[in-house]
Amino acid sequence: MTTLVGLVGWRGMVGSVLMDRMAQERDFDLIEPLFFSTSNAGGAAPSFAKNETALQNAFDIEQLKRCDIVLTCQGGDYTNEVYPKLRAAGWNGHWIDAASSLRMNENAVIVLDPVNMPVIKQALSQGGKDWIGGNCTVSCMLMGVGALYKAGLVEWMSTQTYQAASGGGAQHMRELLTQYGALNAEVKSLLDDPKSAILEIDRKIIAKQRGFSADEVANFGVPLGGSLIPWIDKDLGNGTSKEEWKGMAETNKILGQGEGFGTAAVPVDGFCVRIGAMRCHSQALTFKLKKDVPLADIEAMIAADNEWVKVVPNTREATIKDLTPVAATGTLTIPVGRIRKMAMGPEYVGAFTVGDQLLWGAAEPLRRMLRILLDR
Ligand SMILES: NC(=O)C1=CN([C@@H]2O[C@H](COP(=O)(O)OP(=O)(O)OC[C@H]3O[C@@H](n4cnc5c(N)ncnc54)[C@H](OP(=O)(O)O)[C@@H]3O)[C@@H](O)[C@H]2O)C=CC1
Ligand SMILES: N[C@@H](CC(=O)OP(=O)(O)O)C(=O)O
Repeated sequence: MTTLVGLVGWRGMVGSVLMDRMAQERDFDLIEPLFFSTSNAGGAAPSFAKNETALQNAFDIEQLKRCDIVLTCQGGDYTNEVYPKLRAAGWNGHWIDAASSLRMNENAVIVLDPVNMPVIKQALSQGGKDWIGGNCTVSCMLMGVGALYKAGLVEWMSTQTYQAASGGGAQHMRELLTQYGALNAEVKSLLDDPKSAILEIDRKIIAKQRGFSADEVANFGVPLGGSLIPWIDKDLGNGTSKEEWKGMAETNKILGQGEGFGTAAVPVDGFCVRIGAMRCHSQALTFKLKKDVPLADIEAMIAADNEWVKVVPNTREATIKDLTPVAATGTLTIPVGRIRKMAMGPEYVGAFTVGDQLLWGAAEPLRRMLRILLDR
């Protein structure tokens, strides 16, 4: 019998990327999709639908209970409302989720199979049913440098992130571009005149940024175009942002180590910064390794770890061509470059990595978890 897969959040930004990837990989050939909506129950399901062509109400527990697997990209509020009711109603299916709500639950696995297939298999053998996508920054980082963790080489890691507007959602991307447009318009005539004074342009730009209306900064709260925001997600009240906290908590949980696994966690810490990129998160990493490993060996380990990682030679030419959000956007490739020993000593290694936060950072690990369940 074909597996009935409930799809929730399929028309959102993450969901749309997921639908594209499922179509590319012909995942729909293997399932009977049942499309849900929080806003348009009874409307027409998208063209991927087969026998079930009407949208179901995403809050209808009876309809959700029919599904062998529910895959949701609808967001944390939806998960918090529906998941407990569905389980309380006796549903024993597989729940695959992009939202962070359930990530740290004891029974939930953070899925990133090229990195933690053993953890996924172990949970499957023990009857695991909750499969949650990781934080985009953490997933992209581990796709790039997971090899060093798998080899047990990392004593600690510090990460400084450069996170794209898309991490906040579609409205944040629109706001960024609107701000860029408003800034350009402010100085257009001066830009068109090659003899105009650059400091006059600069003065007008900062005045415009500081004078943005509440509407112009409705999503980020402050200007992002032509600036940056060194705080992402909630304030934990201890000097750390929630995004920064996820770095250590999720990295260790994905790898099946640390709290809950009875082993020591690898310390991971740093600063998470929003920048004016569209949908690729970048990060500068500093590792303290447990021993001095030759650079060539480190590069070889990283390159051999999975089929998506690509080591970029540490030259100016290769770096500016291949190690940028513009190069990585819309691809599954995870470039890792700037790999070098740091001045602090031979065990200190630096690297820089970039990843499309809607692909490896969100949709792709979920799609692959669906395939793991279907292929069993
Ligand atoms: N954005 C990101 O980078 C990441 C997001 N996530 C998780 O995924 C969740 C969803 O994120 P994201 O895809 O950005 O959210 P979106 O806001 O793009 O979509 C969420 C839902 O909003 C509804 N919606 C209302 N208006 C529109 C519209 N004009 N176009 C499309 N959908 C609309 C849809 O529900 P309906 O069809 O029922 O009306 C849709 O499923 C997040 O809450 C988060 O938990 C995880 C990792 C990264
Ligand atoms: N917080 C991330 C995006 C995201 O959705 O993260 P999480 O899945 O951990 O809530 C960002 O803003 O870039």
